[in-house]
Amino acid sequence: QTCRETKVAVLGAGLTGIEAAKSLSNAGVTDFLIVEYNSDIGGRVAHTTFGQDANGNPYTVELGANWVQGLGTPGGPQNPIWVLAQRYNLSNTYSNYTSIETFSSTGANDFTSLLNDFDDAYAYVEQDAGYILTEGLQDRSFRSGLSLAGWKPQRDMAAQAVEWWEFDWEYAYCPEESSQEFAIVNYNTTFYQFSEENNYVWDQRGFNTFIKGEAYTYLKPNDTRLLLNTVVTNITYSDNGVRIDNADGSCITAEYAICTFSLGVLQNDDVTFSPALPAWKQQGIATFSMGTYTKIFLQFPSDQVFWDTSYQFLLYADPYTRGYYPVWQSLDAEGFLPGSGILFVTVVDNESYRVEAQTDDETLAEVLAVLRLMYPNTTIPEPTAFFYPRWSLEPWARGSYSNWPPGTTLEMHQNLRANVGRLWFAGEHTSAEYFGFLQAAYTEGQAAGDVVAACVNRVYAPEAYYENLRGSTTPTEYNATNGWIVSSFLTYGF
Ligand SMILES: Cc1cc2nc3c(=O)[nH]c(=O)nc-3n(C[C@H](O)[C@H](O)[C@H](O)COP(=O)(O)OP(=O)(O)OC[C@H]3O[C@@H](n4cnc5c(N)ncnc54)[C@H](O)[C@@H]3O)c2cc1C
Repeated sequence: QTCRETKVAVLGAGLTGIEAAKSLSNAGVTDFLIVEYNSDIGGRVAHTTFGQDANGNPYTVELGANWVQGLGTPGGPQNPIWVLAQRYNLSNTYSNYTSIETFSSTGANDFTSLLNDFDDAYAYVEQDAGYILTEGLQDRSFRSGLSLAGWKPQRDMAAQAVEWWEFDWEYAYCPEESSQEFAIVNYNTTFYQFSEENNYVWDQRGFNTFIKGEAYTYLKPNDTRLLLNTVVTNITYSDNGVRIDNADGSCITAEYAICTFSLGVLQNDDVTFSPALPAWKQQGIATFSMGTYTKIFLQFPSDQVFWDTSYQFLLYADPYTRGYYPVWQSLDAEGFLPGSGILFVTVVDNESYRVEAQTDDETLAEVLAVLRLMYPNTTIPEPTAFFYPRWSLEPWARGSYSNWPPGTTLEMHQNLRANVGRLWFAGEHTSAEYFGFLQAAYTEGQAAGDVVAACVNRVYAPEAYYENLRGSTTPTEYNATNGWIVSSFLTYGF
């Protein structure tokens, strides 16, 4: 069979792939193909139409990425995603985390003072993480860090809800399953470097407008270099080139390729590699974690909205199960979609897998039962629309975003990043510092595009990898060779 030939195959048209191809294009490498499973650009920045407004027009809600996280301060570094959000005029509103009402199973119950207790413990965990990093010590779980700081929620379900709001809601994993050192690095490099603000994007064109905008700075309309609806099934790599085989029987041969498939896709063997990936690479892929974050949307008749729309957030502490429908967000609020009657609740990790396995009706019944506990003296109307995505079941995503498990070193992460032969890997999961965030995809896509463009132009610069791994990261290893691009001690945004 004759395969289509190209210099660089960019696998995936999420933010990483689009930025990688932009870097190639900027470096004068215009002979590339972008291969994408879905019918549109954007990957995990995905939206759907939901419910309808008073005129019968549907609303747009984001199923994946929703916030620009960390903006920037005057004179300080700007989050590149914030720069792009402004360039493409994305409608967004500051998320005010102090605009929160707390509930237990008997209704409204003010336990907001626990938020300060958690913050006190967190400050200790941060300092301790800095010590681990600068002294090259053994990492530990975020749970151990919190316990050592005196935060021990145990069976206090209000404290568990506060911990979930402060931690699981961001990392999509519980503190037991997360690294103390790298969770703190991840927070600092975004929120202390840029700023502590999170802006919620509610643009009715969809958040992916900025990724499309980026793509069409170098693609022409109907550009034949963008292959949508094309499912890669096998990647054959060597030191001489890469061959991509697709589900439709077509194939591509390339001098180089950049694989931007998610960690979940790599872990689930949705795509096979020939030859099998080396042991060090397989270890890197198997060791890191892919979290799942599920937003469950409800629309109620706009004249029967029963919650206090002056709050942005509602936090529910279930008496039995940690993480059981804990964080609710009202879009029926000034600055969002007033009059929409839209409320959504988020679950992560095991609760996500549980609701993904249920029918919509089963989940709706649970969600309404929780609302009846939160508002005991109120008649909760039937929602007019209900929807949630099942991220871990999507064969092109297999989860929402990556997380760093406890006790896993920077060398192990570098094995996740490193190339094999002429096949490069990039994605939010390959960012040692911004992992999970859009800025991870942006920086890693550009970096991979730059290095592959240099290769095409005959400056071959393979990534470092490690056959034998040790138990901790030495202070001198926090350098660009291992994907460490910015100090985690910056405080511009503080
Ligand atoms: C629910 C959720 C909430 C999030 N919230 C935020 C947030 O608020 N703020 C934030 O900064 N980040 C958030 N993120 C993370 C952010 O969306 C990701 O970091 C980013 O979009 C990852 O981009 P990527 O290009 O690395 O991967 P992807 O977007 O996954 O791109 C990879 C592309 O590869 C394609 N692909 C996969 N398999 C194949 C195949 N076999 N053949 C061909 N193509 C294939 C996929 O379709 C996809 O388009 C969230 C993500 C989710 C899912």
